[in-house]
Amino acid sequence: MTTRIGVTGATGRMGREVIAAATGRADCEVVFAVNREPDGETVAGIEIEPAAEFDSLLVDREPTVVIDFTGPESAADYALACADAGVAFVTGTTGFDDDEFEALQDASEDIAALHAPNFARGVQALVNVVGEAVRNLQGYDVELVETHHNAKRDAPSGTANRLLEEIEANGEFTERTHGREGEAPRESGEIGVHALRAGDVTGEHEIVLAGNHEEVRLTHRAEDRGVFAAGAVDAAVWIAGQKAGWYDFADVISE
Ligand SMILES: NC(=O)C1=CN([C@@H]2O[C@H](COP(=O)(O)OP(=O)(O)OC[C@H]3O[C@@H](n4cnc5c(N)ncnc54)[C@H](OP(=O)(O)O)[C@@H]3O)[C@@H](O)[C@H]2O)C=CC1
Ligand SMILES: O=C(O)C1=N[C@H](C(=O)O)C[C@H](O)C1
Repeated sequence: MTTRIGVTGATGRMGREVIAAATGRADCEVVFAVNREPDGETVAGIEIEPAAEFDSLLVDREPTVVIDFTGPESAADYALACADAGVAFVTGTTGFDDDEFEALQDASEDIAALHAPNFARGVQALVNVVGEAVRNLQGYDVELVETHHNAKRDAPSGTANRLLEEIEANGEFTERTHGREGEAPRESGEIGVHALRAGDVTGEHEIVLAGNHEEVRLTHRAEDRGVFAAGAVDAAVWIAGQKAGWYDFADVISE
């Protein structure tokens, strides 16, 4: 069966990759792609249409699912519009505040909705192993360093926040220390969090666990945005068969 896909943020870094990934698959069709101010551009042969027409495109083109990589406010709005239209929603957008994230989750009462801060399979593996590493190395100092291109808006990255949740769930930590300067020595129980923004780095996450005259480093490095787009399209194909509810990328990979 063909999964009919609508794409938001179509001319963004990720939107372009998603269109390329979806048009390259025999089991997918991109039925519309929108951005805020289209200027007649096409991406992988798909005409970019105005985001102002999103609601009517949901009705006229009958997508099975919308894939969104935009910004937190627009992602929440797009999710609620999809909920009204009964269209499944997959988003990789990061940087949500509590209200925006709640709106996203509200949409999942009516439709299948999936959020993943990182659609690389290697990151999902990293999420799975980091908790075990922390459990095995209780009392070790933990620091997380993430590096991204200089146009990234949110810090720490969505992936870093997900990894931090996993670290905190598996050890005894008192606080996150964002960056470090001055005279104050490191307190035990801190998790150091460092966000680097430089050049065109696609995305790197490293967790350092140090103590007992040894250190362990767990690193994921995305070399190409295509890896995120491929995961998002896999998620879109998977979610087409799911009932209303809240899903994440682990659900896709586990099948
Ligand atoms: N989960 C994952 O695997 C990954 C997640 N991301 C996340 O995806 C998001 C987008 O990243 P990226 O593609 O690099 O960003 P870009 O800035 O390159 O693209 C964002 C796109 O979204 C559109 N957009 C932004 N704000 C709005 C709005 N309010 N309403 C409608 N459209 C909007 C932009 O349109 P316009 O051109 O009109 O401004 C643009 O087309 C970020 O949150 C990023 O962290 C990124 C990579 C992987
Ligand atoms: O903005 C990006 O580029 C990325 N954002 C995601 C995040 O915030 O974790 C995923 C990836 O690292 C690239």
